[in-house]
Amino acid sequence: MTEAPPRVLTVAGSDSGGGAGIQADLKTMLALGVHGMSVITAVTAQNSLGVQGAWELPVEAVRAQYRSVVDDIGVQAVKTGMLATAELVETVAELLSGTNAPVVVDPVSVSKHGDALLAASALDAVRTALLPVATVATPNLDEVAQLTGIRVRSEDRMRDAAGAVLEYGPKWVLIKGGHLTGDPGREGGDQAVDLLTDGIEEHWLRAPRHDNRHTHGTGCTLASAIAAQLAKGQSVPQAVTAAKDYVTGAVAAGFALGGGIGPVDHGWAFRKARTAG
Ligand SMILES: Nc1ncnc2c1ncn2[C@@H]1O[C@H](COP(=O)(O)OP(=O)(O)OP(=O)(O)O)[C@@H](O)[C@H]1O
Ligand SMILES: Cc1ncc(COP(=O)(O)O)c(N)n1
Repeated sequence: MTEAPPRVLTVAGSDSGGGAGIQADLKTMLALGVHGMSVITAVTAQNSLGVQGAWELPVEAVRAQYRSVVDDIGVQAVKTGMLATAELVETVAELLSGTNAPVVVDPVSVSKHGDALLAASALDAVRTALLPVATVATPNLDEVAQLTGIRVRSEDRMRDAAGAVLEYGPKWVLIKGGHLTGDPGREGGDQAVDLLTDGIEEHWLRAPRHDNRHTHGTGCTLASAIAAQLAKGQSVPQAVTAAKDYVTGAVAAGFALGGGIGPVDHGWAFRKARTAG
């Protein structure tokens, strides 16, 4: 009999196109050697062109999935993604307040195409209920602006933004600078820069920026990779560093699918090993 791998739970929405959400999370977990499990909060009809429809699940369905997994199998890390409504944010925050496992909160609010994945009325619940239970929160720059009012246009401002997010109570925050270039008025360059801090330590994570438009699912992939590494027993800085390497490889290998933005390649390391072998 083989020993069971570490168990990681994603609480997120389904992306029918397979690039983001639950599908990205489970593929990332497989690639990083942990057993992935899911609590589905919402179902989206989605492809490379955008989100054509979204339906949230009833609160009882979310609670029941969570209890089924946690009461029998147990979890060594949890990741949250699309939570859709204030009611679901509050429910998930309440469930997670009872776990000892590290929790990675990706405060997903808008898809890469600009489709809303979180009701505006849910932002307060994210600030006051969800962020306080996070071991690591991973907002992108647009989510930072929504949560704190701080518009980051330079690396220096990332530090201010991190401080403002930490006020809501996560132990660590990872400010993702993936959107720091490409938008008018924002600096950036040939690097994808993220800032990890707990208010005491500061870790700047820098990787080559890949000029690849097929980046659907980067945020989900990064947050799930962090959860996978935490479940294996790594510290937060170690887990985020390893996760950043994984997402950088996945962005480099992102491929075209459909007529719009294709996904990152969750299986890039397998494919590379197969080609090399
Ligand atoms: N073109 C790129 N090349 C390399 N790394 C990138 C690129 N774009 C984003 N990243 C990295 O991917 C990770 C996710 O960042 P990003 O800011 O894209 O998150 P996100 O907006 O939440 O993603 P998503 O919109 O897919 O959920 C970060 O580590 C970021 O630096
Ligand atoms: C179900 C779900 N969860 C998260 C995202 C964010 O990913 P992206 O910003 O790459 O569209 C998404 N599009 N769909």
